[in-house]
Amino acid sequence: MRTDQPVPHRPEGPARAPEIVGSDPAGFPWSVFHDRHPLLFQQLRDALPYPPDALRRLAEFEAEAVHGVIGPLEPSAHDRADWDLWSRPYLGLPWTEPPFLWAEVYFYRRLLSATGYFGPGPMRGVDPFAPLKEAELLGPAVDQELAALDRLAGLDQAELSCALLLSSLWGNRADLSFEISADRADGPPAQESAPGALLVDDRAAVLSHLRDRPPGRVCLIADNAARELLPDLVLLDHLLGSGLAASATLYVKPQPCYVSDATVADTLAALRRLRDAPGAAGRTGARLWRAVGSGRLAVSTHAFFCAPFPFRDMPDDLRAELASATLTLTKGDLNYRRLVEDRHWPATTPFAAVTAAFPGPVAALRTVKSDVVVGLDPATAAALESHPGWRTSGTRAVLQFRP
Ligand SMILES: O=P(O)(O)OC[C@H]1O[C@](O)(CO)[C@@H](O)[C@@H]1O
Repeated sequence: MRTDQPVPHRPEGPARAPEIVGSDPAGFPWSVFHDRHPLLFQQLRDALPYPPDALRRLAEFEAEAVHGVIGPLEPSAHDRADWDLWSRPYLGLPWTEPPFLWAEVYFYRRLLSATGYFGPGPMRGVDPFAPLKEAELLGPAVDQELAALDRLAGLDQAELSCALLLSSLWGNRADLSFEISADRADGPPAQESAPGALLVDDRAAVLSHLRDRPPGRVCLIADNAARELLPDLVLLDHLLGSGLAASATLYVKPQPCYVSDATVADTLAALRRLRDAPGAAGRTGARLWRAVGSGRLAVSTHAFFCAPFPFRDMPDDLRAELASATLTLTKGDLNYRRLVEDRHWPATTPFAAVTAAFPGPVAALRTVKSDVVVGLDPATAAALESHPGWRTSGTRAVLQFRP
């Protein structure tokens, strides 16, 4: 990982809106640090039997993260040099003072240290979120969702492409961190078919972009494991099988973070779940298994995916990989925040302008769970103003494309 990422970021692109920070007690980031995180610590202690030193570290870090000020990584941390540089402006501040994106990423990095994930003890390499992700992957809701694939048999290729893009998009609602304290102030969860729930729908443009050129490599920057990753994998299988993509790369996180974010281990578990399912899901799983074996589907990761920066600051090796793709799909809220930068943009700011620094054509599939949104038409943006809480309730989504 480069350690020379500039903080603050390079002054390119459209005039910058202010970064989202957590210091407003009425704001969403504040509630993440003060309401959601205490529940998360409890959930972790309930999920695994931690030894005394890990319990002590978790308690100390909980006190720091909820009521204290930002401290450094432990001196022995393998990535201490990176984080020393990245955290220099923020050490000693309350957790809600730095940019929200930075603070959340660092929170999850520190949490891993507290559980002993990088330590010499028995919890080394143990994903603290694994019990939550596994329960979801093995649960009955997934059986039903996989069985639903049998009902897609009657669709033609175009209909199937549209349906699978949508199911990958709404799969992003299955987010375990979000479930901890989902804010339902904006009413009950919207159904996928609810009129107006999809605020921007660029599916047709995404598909004609793929159809209008020779099949190339499609990249998918994954978000959550289990119930989100399964429809992502099904979508990749479809793109490969329909000739819309010659090959695909699935990017996942190099280490556990954001509760349910997919790692390589989660990807392998999802592939096994698919392969072992009956019917169309099992056939999909078998094809994907072979695609991994033949190299048509690569599962990849990069340290940058757990670094506290927007995509415009990605290192050159990752930039070159994505630049050679026909299309990159970014999944979820966090990747959206990294794609458009976590700023108080007016909601009508053009998506193309704020994603101009991303290498190559890009489409964002995201349910809206945090403050930043761009690319809305003025009428949609105006109508939403009468729905307080729409930005964080997870009931709206965007599917946005920039060629
Ligand atoms: O899993 P997703 O879609 O990236 O959502 C993660 C979101 O959850 C939060 O961590 C808390 O809601 C957001 O800050 C973050 O963007």
